[in-house]
Amino acid sequence: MAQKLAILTSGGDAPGMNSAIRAIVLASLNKGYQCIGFYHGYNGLIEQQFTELDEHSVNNITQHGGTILKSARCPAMLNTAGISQAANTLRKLHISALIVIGGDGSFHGLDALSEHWQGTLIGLPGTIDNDLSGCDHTIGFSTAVNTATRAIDKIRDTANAFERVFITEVMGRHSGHIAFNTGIATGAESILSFENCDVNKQQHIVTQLLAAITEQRNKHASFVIVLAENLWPGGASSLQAQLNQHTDFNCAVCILGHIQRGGAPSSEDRMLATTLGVAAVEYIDELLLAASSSPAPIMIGQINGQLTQTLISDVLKCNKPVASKWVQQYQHYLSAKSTISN
Ligand SMILES: Nc1ncnc2c1ncn2[C@@H]1O[C@H](COP(=O)(O)OP(=O)(O)OP(=O)(O)O)[C@@H](O)[C@H]1O
Ligand SMILES: O=P(O)(O)OC[C@H]1O[C@](O)(CO)[C@@H](O)[C@@H]1O
Repeated sequence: MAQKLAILTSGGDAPGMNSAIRAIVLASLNKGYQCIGFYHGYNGLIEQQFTELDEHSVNNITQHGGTILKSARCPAMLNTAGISQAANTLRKLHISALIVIGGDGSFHGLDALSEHWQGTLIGLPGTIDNDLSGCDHTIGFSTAVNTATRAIDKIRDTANAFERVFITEVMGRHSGHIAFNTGIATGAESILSFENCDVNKQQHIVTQLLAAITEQRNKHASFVIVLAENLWPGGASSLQAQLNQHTDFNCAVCILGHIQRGGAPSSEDRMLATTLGVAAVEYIDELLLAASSSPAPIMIGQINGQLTQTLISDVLKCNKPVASKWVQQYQHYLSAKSTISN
């Protein structure tokens, strides 16, 4: 009987997840394995919602955002009963290996599962936030940055036409990878993110922003602020109110939100996801051929173009900071003058 591999996509969906699914399925079938996909993240594992995946299932999916397996948050995985039910499904279906594509929360799920199930567990980094150590980029990050960059470029046209101030809020949960990459790529006058902003000094930051904005307006220029979500107390509208309170300029807010998670994946995301998907199957194949017992769960990633294997427990020990070179370059050379120090 053919060995069975299983896949699920968990947490926020990320463009490129479909490319990973396609690569895993094609590589598995090529190696003579059967491939099963669980729906709705860990929910499908707990509730036994799955489908067999073959060549036809993964035809024409690599160019689409979202995930054909659907994704979801699954609170049931946060307690032992849920985890043990998930493990029971894997045993009942005689699965040899499970590949989970998701972010750090999903990897916590893998870690928890490893205490209840002896099979092979692999994580592929899939989140727009890029907040996982052990890899340069997560699947979905490149597309999200491209989407936010294009959106802010458009906002800039209107901002220029009206010599107006815009606060553009980008996603990233609690990390500033999207904020710094889009802020620098769009030439934003100000980037407000976790890495360069102490919101306990709100008033100070507002004062600096007002000075920088006034300078730009005297030059009849626009002013774009890229704000990381979850940073400013009260959010973008609160910052807007604080800025509008002191001046006559009409500061606008644009929350980019979930458009950053959707759309056709960039070629970078498709290539990364495909590379990691194939590598996951090759890793499983080696283990099964050697008939060795399953090691602790690992994440397969890519650093400087080289494949990496990192214990999930190590991935979870530290978040990946935004490269200090970006934070420094922005602070010293790229920001509007009066927002340089905080
Ligand atoms: N501590 C944990 N133990 C077991 N399972 C967990 C744990 N934390 C999260 N999970 C599982 O992983 C799922 C996804 O986690 P989360 O919502 O944090 O998204 P994520 O994987 O970090 O992705 P993204 O970064 O895109 O939001 C949760 O809904 C839950 O099922
Ligand atoms: O779609 P939801 O569940 O509101 O989650 C939003 C969060 O998910 C992400 O899009 C991916 O982790 C974050 O950037 C954001 O904070």
